[in-house]
Amino acid sequence: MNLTGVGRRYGLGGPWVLRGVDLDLPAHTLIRIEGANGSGKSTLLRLVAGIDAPTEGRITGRRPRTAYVPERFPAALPFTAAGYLVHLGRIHGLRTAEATGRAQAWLARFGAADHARQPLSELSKGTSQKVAVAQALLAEPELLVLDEAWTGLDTAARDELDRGVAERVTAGATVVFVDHDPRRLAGVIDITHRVEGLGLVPVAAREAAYDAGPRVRIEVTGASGATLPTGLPGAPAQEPGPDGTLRLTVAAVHSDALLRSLLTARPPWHIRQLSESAAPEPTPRTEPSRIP
Ligand SMILES: Nc1ncnc2c1ncn2[C@@H]1O[C@H](COP(=O)(O)OP(=O)(O)OP(=O)(O)O)[C@@H](O)[C@H]1O
Repeated sequence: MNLTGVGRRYGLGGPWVLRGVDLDLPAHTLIRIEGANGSGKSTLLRLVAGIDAPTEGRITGRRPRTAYVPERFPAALPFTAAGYLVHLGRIHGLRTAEATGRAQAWLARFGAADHARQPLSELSKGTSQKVAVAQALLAEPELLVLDEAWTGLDTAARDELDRGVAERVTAGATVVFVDHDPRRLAGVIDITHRVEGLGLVPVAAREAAYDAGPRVRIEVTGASGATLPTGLPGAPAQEPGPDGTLRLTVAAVHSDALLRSLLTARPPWHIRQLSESAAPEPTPRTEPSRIP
């Protein structure tokens, strides 16, 4: 799906919020949208999610199966947490049993299993937000749009959402997100755009890669002659490790999925050592002055 020359204004003759926006949404891609307060980020996400239509311009191509987490979750709906998730799952085309299983699994992943039977209107802000992100992930969408979805989540749930996003991208989805934390998913973002003026400008890869997030180092050995499976989560960097091991380095959000892939490979790989490694050094933005 592509946005071409898209513009949006609210009301007849209201000021333009966005104009001339071109945006590609390739599969397998994590896209960050940044910009100043009130610059039009949420407006853009609503257009991408199909919640809102452009005033001018075109959105072309097949609309992928889309899930959206709005900036504010409508908590006044007459459902329990699990009931809402199952309902949404069914809207996304899941059978009831499948939707129920996924609802339980996602509530558990976000540490909210105990709230499954509670009415949405009685949930705390943080738990409502867990339900809001669970409804989007449970659908396994091809396009996932997250507007400040981490806000209000506790640290463990924020990390879980990072992993959920990484899993979606590995599975081939496009994820577009806005978050006030500049370090959010740093190191795994493929493309960053900034809303500036009325348009969208690409942020240089060098700048976007700055401060790439934490990494995990995994030293593995395989059966003799075994080669690593292809398409491993997070496309880990490979180098020889100590004692005949192979050292894989991957962004921390991909480490659980990578471990799962290694342990379930046929034949399985053995994990010899697991350690956190510091984020890569930021790329210097200016050349160091030469010593005469
Ligand atoms: N439904 C609406 N009706 C009228 N004006 C709107 C509406 N939604 C947004 N706007 C206006 O559009 C502009 C961009 O708002 P938007 O929420 O898209 O920006 P944002 O970058 O997401 O802001 P923030 O960082 O504060 O969340 C603002 O001037 C806002 O007042």
